[in-house]
Amino acid sequence: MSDEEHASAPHWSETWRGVEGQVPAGPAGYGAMIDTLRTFLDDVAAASPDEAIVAALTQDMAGWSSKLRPLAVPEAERIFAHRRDLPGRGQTMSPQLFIDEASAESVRGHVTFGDYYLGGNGAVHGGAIPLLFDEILGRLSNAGTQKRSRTAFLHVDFRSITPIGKRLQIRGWFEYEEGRKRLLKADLRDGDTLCAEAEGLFVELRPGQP
Ligand SMILES: CCCCC/C=C\C/C=C\C/C=C\C/C=C\CCCC(=O)SCCNC(=O)CCNC(=O)[C@H](O)C(C)(C)COP(=O)(O)OP(=O)(O)OC[C@H]1O[C@@H](n2cnc3c(N)ncnc32)[C@H](O)[C@@H]1OP(=O)(O)O
Repeated sequence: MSDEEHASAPHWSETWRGVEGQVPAGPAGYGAMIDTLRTFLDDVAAASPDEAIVAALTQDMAGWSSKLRPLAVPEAERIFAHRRDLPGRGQTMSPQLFIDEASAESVRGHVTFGDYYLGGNGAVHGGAIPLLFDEILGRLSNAGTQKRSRTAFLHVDFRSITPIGKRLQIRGWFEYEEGRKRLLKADLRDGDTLCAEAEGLFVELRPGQP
């Protein structure tokens, strides 16, 4: 999918875009490159390659690292994880989050954990699920305001196995705000089954606070 197709796909919410503000421009094809990297990581995780494939792949990857390293830029100029116009924000650390509906108070979307996120016995790794919750609640907490916040705590309850390779539904919402404190909640479901739920405290940063 091209970046333009990504940005105009029906899963992308104009409302969420509106509350998150401007996004940095990036080169054409960046979203497709990140999609390819995600697929690659799933393929690496699922495959049992022979020695020749391992050697060739290692060489190819080292070649690409050498090409990328001289292109490193300061954080503020980076594209990775800054493309909020793309599903998954143009990053591969947490699973690709597709937003279906969003406002400044709540958000609803879907996600599929690929093989890369396997913990064991077909279940998602217990560390990947908080990543997803921090992603959706962190974005919601910071949406529609210039007053940025950071996660003070993130409590996650694993209610049932979160399956690999299935399209899951995720929701996040504001519970309350009190001074600089914002309490948000989220849940992750496989159809009618509650997989996990989270409660996060986000604290608004003071001017100059990193
Ligand atoms: C990502 C950074 C934000 C940038 C956002 C920018 C743009 C937004 C747009 C898009 C974003 C895109 C993607 C975002 C995706 C994910 C976001 C993830 C966000 C994170 O993943 S970020 C990393 C993990 N995060 C940290 O690295 C925080 C380390 N930490 C600290 O930086 C401080 O700890 C801080 C600032 C949290 C508070 O420090 P502080 O000095 O400002 O405030 P203070 O301690 O006075 O607390 C004030 C009131 O909160 C209560 N309180 C505090 N902590 C509590 C706790 N744990 N439990 C219970 N209550 C607590 C106090 O009890 C008091 O309550 P009261 O006023 O009632 O007494």
